[in-house]
Amino acid sequence: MTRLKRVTQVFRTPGGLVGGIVLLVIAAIAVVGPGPWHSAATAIDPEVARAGVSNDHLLGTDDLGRDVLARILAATRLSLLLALAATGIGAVLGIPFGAASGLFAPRWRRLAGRLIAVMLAFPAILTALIVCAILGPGQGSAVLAVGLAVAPGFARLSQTLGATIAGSEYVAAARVTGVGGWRLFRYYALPNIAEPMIIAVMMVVSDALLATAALGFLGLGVQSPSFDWGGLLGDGLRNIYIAPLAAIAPGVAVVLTGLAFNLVGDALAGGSTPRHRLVRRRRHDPVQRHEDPAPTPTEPSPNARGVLEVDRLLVEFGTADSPHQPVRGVSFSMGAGEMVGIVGESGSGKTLTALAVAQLLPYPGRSRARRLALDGQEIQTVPAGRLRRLLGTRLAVVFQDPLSSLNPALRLERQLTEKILAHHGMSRRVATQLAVERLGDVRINAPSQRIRQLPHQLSGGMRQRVMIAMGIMGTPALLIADEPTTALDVTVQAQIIDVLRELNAVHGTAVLLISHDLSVVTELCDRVMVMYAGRIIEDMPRSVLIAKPAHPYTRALMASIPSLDMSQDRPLAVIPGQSVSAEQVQEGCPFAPRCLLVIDRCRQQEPPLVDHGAGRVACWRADAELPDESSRNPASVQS
Ligand SMILES: Nc1ncnc2c1ncn2[C@@H]1O[C@H](COP(=O)(O)OP(=O)(O)OP(=O)(O)O)[C@@H](O)[C@H]1O
Repeated sequence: MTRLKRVTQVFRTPGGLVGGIVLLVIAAIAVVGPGPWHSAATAIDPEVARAGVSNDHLLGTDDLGRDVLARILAATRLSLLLALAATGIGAVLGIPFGAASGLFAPRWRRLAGRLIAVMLAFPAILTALIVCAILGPGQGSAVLAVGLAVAPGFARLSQTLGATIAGSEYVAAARVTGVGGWRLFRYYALPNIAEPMIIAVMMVVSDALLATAALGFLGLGVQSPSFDWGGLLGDGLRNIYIAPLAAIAPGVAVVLTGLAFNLVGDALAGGSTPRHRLVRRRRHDPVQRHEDPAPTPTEPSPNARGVLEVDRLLVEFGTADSPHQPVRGVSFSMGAGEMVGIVGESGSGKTLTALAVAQLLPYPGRSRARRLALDGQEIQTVPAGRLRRLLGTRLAVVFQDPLSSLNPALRLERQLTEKILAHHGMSRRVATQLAVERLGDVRINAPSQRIRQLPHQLSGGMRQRVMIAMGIMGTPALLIADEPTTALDVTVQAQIIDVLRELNAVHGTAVLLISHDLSVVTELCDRVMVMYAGRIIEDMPRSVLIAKPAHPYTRALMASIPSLDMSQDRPLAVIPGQSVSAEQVQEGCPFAPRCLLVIDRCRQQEPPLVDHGAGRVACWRADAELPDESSRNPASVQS
């Protein structure tokens, strides 16, 4: 999509549209210039001084009888030019300094950071006033003063962005290949900060407009006979009780223009977020529309229409030329109130599958699927507003690290009630009551006292339960819990499992539990899906999986679970070989190099996920007998 098309897309938001129209009108007036209004704006006529609204003077006249509307229109060009020039000076001084300092050696970077911080500590208007006082009144000094005042803001933003880029893997790779200095700045830093900077410029123009108008108002900016909106405001204020419009109208012009810049900047910022990019990509990328995302067309589509339907989900990183697909055509569905587990080794794609469902993939990750439906509604095509509401009310996600998922600065009450206040229109009192009830549901003692605490005042297990309580504040049809017990000790793990079980029984919420711990998953879930190298390789009811796992990988996983009745002399089983990530998948079954049942076909052809007994399995040798020793313990070969 071209940049122009992306900009027009942004103006499809209501705020962007209103701001865009206002800006276009103001820009047109500025382009026309003071010409058409010049005589009415400057002609002195004491006979009509301070006249009210009339057909001849729509906004009345000032104390010399000059038409107020004509003066405002005539001042548009100069007011805008002053603001744009000041922003330009700020950007030219601040952006290169900040961006370059992000790439400096650490010592110089720290020094530059301190310098920027000191400059930022000074209020911008104070800086502008001091510079103006030193240089003397006049529009040139006003522009320079405001430019210097806004420069540190630009520097700080570009420094932060530059530092992020400096820490990126691609800059490290460029440095390794000998790229440095100016080329690093020109080709690696600047292009990557351009977009957020354009948005920042839009926002700063609005501040600069206000600041130059303020200097004009104080008599430090544009000097007579020229005039800008700030000057008009100052003149009008002298007679505000006799001719109020002469003061109000230029003020409205400043506020309206500033607001329009902000609205457009805001719409641009919204349009540049990864979420927008994903939606745009999905709807407009012709390759994606026609391409079959599934690497294995024979995979059965999930047919049960339920809480969640995922059909041939694919998650992709990297560029279009060299994509990397950590999730490769995952299909499953979940019925209402069902408890399903996803297990697999680290890097098998469990978390990315969940994040794609929740539309939370980190940028630049993108997903596509034949169908991705929550509560029967296709997530990929539902308009953004409805999608937010759908995900906000029907889906809850609990992550592994609750401390980083909870806002450290907000009390639990605020965090628990936020979602419900936004989506359910409940009063704060009722929402707080519900929050206390939910904290009780997840077995937090003294919930009405706890609700007034901050996250750091709770233990790890409590924080995890608070996250679950937060998830069930609405009426979620599905709760995704990604490794919710991993960082917790065994007792607290058991409590969390109990809470999830109770939540399912009492509220009927379906639970998708992600874990690398097969024992946790088989304890809680009705059905278990095993992932390997970005695909589901086995999907079975729990009882079948425990009694007779079909895939050799699942069999090895089951054998590696320690149990109380196993001999203490016997070493714990391990699965031979190294886990394979989706990037490393070549021809054939990704598990083939580690499989005890491997045959030639496994090395040549990746098996599709097909119906198998009570579930589905992706294996050419499902249920085949394992060799002697390993049939008792398939993972013992390497133990
Ligand atoms: N932000 C990212 N950018 C690029 N690739 C990524 C990113 N996040 C994940 N991946 C790739 O996707 C693979 C699967 O990641 P995912 O987080 O889904 O694994 P997982 O099965 O949940 O493992 P774990 O249990 O360790 O969290 C990773 O091995 C990595 O190669």
